[in-house]
This record gives sequence, structure tokens and C-alpha cells, in this order.
Amino acid sequence: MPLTEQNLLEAFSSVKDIHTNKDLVALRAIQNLRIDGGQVSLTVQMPYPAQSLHEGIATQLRAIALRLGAEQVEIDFTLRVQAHAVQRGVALLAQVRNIVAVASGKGGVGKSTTTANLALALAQEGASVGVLDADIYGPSQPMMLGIDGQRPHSDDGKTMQPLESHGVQAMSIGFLVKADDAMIWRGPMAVSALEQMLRQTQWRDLDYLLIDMPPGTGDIQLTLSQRVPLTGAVIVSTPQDIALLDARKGIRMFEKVNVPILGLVENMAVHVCSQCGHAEHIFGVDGGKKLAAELGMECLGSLPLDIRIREQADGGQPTVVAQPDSAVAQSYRQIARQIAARIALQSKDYSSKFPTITISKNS
Ligand SMILES: Nc1ncnc2c1ncn2[C@@H]1O[C@H](COP(=O)(O)OP(=O)(O)OP(=O)(O)O)[C@@H](O)[C@H]1O
Repeated sequence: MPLTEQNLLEAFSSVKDIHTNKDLVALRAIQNLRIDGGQVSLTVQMPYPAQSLHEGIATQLRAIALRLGAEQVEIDFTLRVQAHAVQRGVALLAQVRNIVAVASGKGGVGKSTTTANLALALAQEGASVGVLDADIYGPSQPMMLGIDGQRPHSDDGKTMQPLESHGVQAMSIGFLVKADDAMIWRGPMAVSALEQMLRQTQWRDLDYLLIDMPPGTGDIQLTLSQRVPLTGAVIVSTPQDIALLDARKGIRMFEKVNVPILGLVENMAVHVCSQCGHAEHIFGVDGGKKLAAELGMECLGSLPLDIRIREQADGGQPTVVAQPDSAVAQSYRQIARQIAARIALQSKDYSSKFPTITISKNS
């Protein structure tokens, strides 16, 4: 078979992306394909951040090109994350392409720890990422990201600059009000404060903004999920029966306001003894997977109950940063890629391509 663009593309279509389950040609990932004598060069434009997969993809593409007669193959990678559709009638934020709510039906299941690690994992995979800590009952992102006690800076008295930590932009209700004050806010007040915090932060060109939602499924959570332009939601749950029951409520809440659920993260699924390495299912086996299957959604992955996850998050260096090569960090990155890939498969946002139509009462 001669070395032509068409033959190369045909052969490249055998390379599947493991997270979207589509081949690279169908994903329109192969760009700038050039043949110059025996030299082949191309760019792989990924629709979601997946730096840890680049080497594997390049190896497969290179082998194909060499088999077709190329002598030298040059491959580079780029990332293009697009904005995706949100609830009808909710305006997008100019500087943020996709907002993802990380929610739990119940407190204490590890939602904040998961949010921090997933945000850092997305950044490690190459995305531009922000975290908005909307957990008025216990804002813990400043501590987990190691920026406790700092305050955001404002240039104009109206908007705020996000703080930055480990390459991730962050804003927290904990930076702005005393812990006890936010806790007793009534619903409308909390929603209004959180919405202002979201819209008045000068996010800098984000592919993804993760929102650490207040735990539960009350009025505040429901109104936030209606008013914040969400590409999707991720539910965190422990495999405990009661937590799963609450997760179900969370899922229903997002369904009610037409926010797609991207999947379920099962936290504290297995206890691994730090002394002997013995794994024990203290809350029952595969609860998250069973619930996900029952509700027809994806279980994005499971994380063990591991004392290092707690200690590292408490110390301002979540596991993904503290031990990037550990199995736990790899699980977080795998889940992060899975979330981003699911977003990439959702319908795009076209609202920015249309003019805004204003109807005046006087005409
Ligand atoms: N996989 C894990 N292994 C060990 N400890 C964990 C794990 N996930 C979370 N934790 C710990 O459990 C506690 C609760 O976690 P976290 O604050 O993330 O939960 P949350 O659901 O956000 O809680 P809240 O609803 O109060 O905001 C923290 O001390 C955290 O360090």
C-alpha cells in the first residue's frame, strides 16, 4: 500500500481512544497530516486532556506510518476543549468553557477531597482548570489546596482575582466570609452570594471549572443547579447504603433541572491496611457500581479509604500532587480523563455563535 494521506488516515482509524471509545479519525483528532518523501508529520488534537495517554497513542500511530513505508514520523499533540451546552436560558461565563458540579447527597463522603484531586488531575493532564468552593457548610478547598488564610485580590473593587495553587485557579466562600456566617445563610442569600462569587471572579480562560457544591439536595443546591451554567454533574458517594440512598436524591435533583450526570465516583470503597496491605470492603462490595448500573449511568471509578488521601489533602498537597506516581493518583487521573471525555461527547454550545435578540416594548 503506497504512503498516501488517504491510506494513512484509513489505517489511523484503527486507533481507538480508550475514553470516548471512538477512533482518532472519527474524533477529528488527526490534523495537519503531511507527507514529504519518507517523512510523515501530523498533529493529534485531543478534545479532552489526556497527557498520560499521548505516548501510547503516538507509539500506535508511528507503528502504522512506518508499516506503510514512512521513514520518519513526527507527531505533536494539542488540546482543544470546546464549550458544551448547558441548561436552556442560562448564560455561559465568557472565560469558562465547561462548569461541572461535584455533588453528594450527604455530607462527609469525600466530595471536597475528590473535587480537589480531580481538578489537579485535570490540570496534570494538560487542561486549564479552576475550582469554586461553594460549600457554605464547610469550605475546605483553601486548606486542601494549601492557600488557607489568603485573600483574593481585587483591582477594581467589583471583581476578584482567583488565587492560584498547584497550577489551578481557586475561589472559595471561605476566603470571603467567616465560617459561622455563611453556615446560617437562608437559601436565597446563599444562592445570591455563591452566584456573585462565580460571576465576579476573573477566571482566566478555563477549560473546566469544578464546583464543590454544598452537600445535600435542599433548596440551595436545587437553585444553584438551575442558575449556574452546568455542562454536567459528578456525584460522589460512599458505598454505604444510606449514602447511596442520598446519592439517588442528588441524581434526581440534577435530572429535574436537565443537567446531565457525567457519572458516579465511589469513595472510600475499600480499606487498604497500611500495615499489611490487606483490602477490606468495609461498606459492602461494589455498591457504587451497582447503583450506577441500576440508574443507567457510569461508575467513573473507585477510590480506597486510605489514610494518605486524608493526610495529604489536610496538608494542602492532595495525593495527585503529593504522590503523582501512586496508584491512587492514577485512579484520580483516570476518573478525571473519563469525566472530560464524557463532556467532549456532549453537544456543543452554539449560543455564542448567534446574536442576542432583544425585544423592546416600545417598538
Ligand atoms: N478516600 C479517602 N480516604 C481517606 N480519607 C478520606 C477519603 N476521602 C475523604 N477523606 C477524608 O474524609 C473527611 C471528609 O472528606 P471531605 O471533606 O472531602 O468530605 P465532604 O463530602 O466534602 O464533606 P462536607 O460535606 O463536610 O463538605 C476528610 O477528613 C477527608 O480527608
